[in-house]
Amino acid sequence: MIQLHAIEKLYGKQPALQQIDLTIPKASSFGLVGPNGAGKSTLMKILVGVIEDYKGQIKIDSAPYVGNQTAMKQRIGYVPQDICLEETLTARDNLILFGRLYGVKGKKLQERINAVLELIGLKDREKSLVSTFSGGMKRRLNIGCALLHDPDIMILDEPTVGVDPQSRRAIFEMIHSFKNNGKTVIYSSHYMEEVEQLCDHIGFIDRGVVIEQGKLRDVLARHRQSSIYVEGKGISKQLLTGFEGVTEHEEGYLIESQTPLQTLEAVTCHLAKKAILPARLELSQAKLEDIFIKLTGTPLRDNGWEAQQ
Ligand SMILES: Nc1ncnc2c1ncn2[C@@H]1O[C@H](COP(=O)(O)OP(=O)(O)OP(=O)(O)O)[C@@H](O)[C@H]1O
Repeated sequence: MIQLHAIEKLYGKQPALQQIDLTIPKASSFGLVGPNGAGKSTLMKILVGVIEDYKGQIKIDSAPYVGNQTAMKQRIGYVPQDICLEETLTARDNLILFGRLYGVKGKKLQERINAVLELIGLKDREKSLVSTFSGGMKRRLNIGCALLHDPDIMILDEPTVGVDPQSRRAIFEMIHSFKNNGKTVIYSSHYMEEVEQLCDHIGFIDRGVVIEQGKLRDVLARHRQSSIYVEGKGISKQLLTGFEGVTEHEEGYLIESQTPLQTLEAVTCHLAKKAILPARLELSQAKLEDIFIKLTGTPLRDNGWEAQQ
């Protein structure tokens, strides 16, 4: 388990992180979610020891993190937001370079490189120069470089920005297999759909402050507001006056409800009594992104995840 307590970081006089308390359970896939500039990268850099001038305490499996960072760093694989590869070398030579940086040598290094090449799906391109790779292939190799020392904690800072759908799928499979082997994944993103798909725990961060955290399903249950959407000829706000929380939406109306199935039944009966057949009558649930916006008033992304597909 990773525990962060009262973490604070200033850039000059500007606070980037304020009183961060986070618990990341062992063998979880933890999504650190927030808009651009929220503080995700700063927090990750603190965790991997790139940033050392911060306040607060970190514990990994109850042991204080500061003081024995070298030993701890051996347990962490870090994939930074910016791709860090030597373009004039082949994929295998890049892996050799990074393996040595992590202190992996000899037969062990060759074994790890073969395993990692399989995992990242680049075995058939191991002898190609990185300069000939697509953005997605470079991302996968970048992730592979962080896995050579066989860490049990993997920290990935927005690893799917600008990658093709095939590489995104490969990255997701890699993360699943890492987690299925009992390892911990910390994954930052401002793409909510990815986080809902990949992570079992989340932390919302906004303007350097953690505003919500916990099991994904508990966070959803705490904040998810269900609605009934109804649309059709003869359906008006006036017709729905007996229901609370009615708002206009698209071509029809949304009725907010804590008991959506009962409300759905009530709406069906009400319309049947008026002999109105709706064109659409459906249950709709707020997504993680809607919850984030509700909690902060801040949109999560500046461009759509779907736009990258
Ligand atoms: N080296 C730095 N010097 C000064 N300010 C910085 C530095 N790095 C980050 N910041 C500022 O700290 C805040 C948090 O930045 P950070 O990169 O941690 O956010 P982020 O959530 O990772 O954003 P993004 O999704 O855009 O990477 C931002 O206001 C940013 O401008």
